[in-house]
Amino acid sequence: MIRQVLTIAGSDSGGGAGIQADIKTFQELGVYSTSVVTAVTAQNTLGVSEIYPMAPKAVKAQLIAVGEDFDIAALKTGMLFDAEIIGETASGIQQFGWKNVVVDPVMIAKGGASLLQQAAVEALKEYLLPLALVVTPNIPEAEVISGMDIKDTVSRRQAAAKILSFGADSVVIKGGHGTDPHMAEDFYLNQNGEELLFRSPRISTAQTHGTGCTFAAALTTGLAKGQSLYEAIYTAKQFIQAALSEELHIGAGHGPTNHAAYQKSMCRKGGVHHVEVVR
Ligand SMILES: Nc1ncnc2c1ncn2[C@@H]1O[C@H](COP(=O)(O)OP(=O)(O)OP(=O)(O)O)[C@@H](O)[C@H]1O
Ligand SMILES: Cc1ncc(CO)c(N)n1
Repeated sequence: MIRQVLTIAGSDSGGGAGIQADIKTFQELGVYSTSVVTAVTAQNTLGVSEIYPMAPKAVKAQLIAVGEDFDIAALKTGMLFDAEIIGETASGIQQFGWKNVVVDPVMIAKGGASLLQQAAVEALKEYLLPLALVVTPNIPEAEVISGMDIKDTVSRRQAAAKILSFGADSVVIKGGHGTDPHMAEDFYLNQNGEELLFRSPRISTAQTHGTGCTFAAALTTGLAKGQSLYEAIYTAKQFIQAALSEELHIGAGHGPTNHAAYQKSMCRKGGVHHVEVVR
């Protein structure tokens, strides 16, 4: 039977990030996607113009509808907006005993709009991170959660350890916002102190809308299919590398990534992107 997954996230009317990016990624990778909408954003490649959060009871009702009928093999959370929605999300995950929980702690959109209220960061740490198999902050998000500046590899490791102190099994600090001009480097650390670096050549492109959502959705798919966390991160890195490599040039701003590129690369001899893993 096809594996079923869930995304709990905001809608991006521009289709490049949020629920839309997640569902496209799930579809490309061959799993069945259910979704719980937490907020509707009026958004395009130039930015977010308006945000309409769902009432917490609407989030709860969607979680119950999904939980009562589907066999969720893995799930991801994205934009959760406020503490009440985080609370409902955590309750739903606990009520249905869902495992393989990927928390993408979405905070700020590329154009600067806030997708998580400041007061909700504490709720994220207290209620959601303890349920996470893996949490996938970008560098600014990792700084907010840890309360530390990330300036180099030493402070990145310290921030990762601080994030794990809130209870997630593991963390991937993504490198899209890193300063290395040649490499996009994602740093993995788990509760056993094991660390890994997943490295790919940095692609020079403005078509980066929704990279984080797409990466986390691909990772979630791997977990749903029974891959190890290592394999799931590796495949997610290949997926995003392909999606950034073949630009779509849609919209006038930060355009969406190309969710169909990974499957195309699989069909080409030597087309799959190599990811370097440093132990
Ligand atoms: N220019 C790039 N070239 C190669 N890989 C990239 C590039 N930008 C981001 N990535 C990769 O994309 C994934 C997502 O990282 P990033 O730090 O951009 O997430 P994010 O900031 O949460 O994204 P967004 O907010 O746009 O959804 C990571 O695996 C990162 O290494
Ligand atoms: C709805 C939504 N979720 C996440 C992001 C972050 O990319 C975004 N821009 N919009």
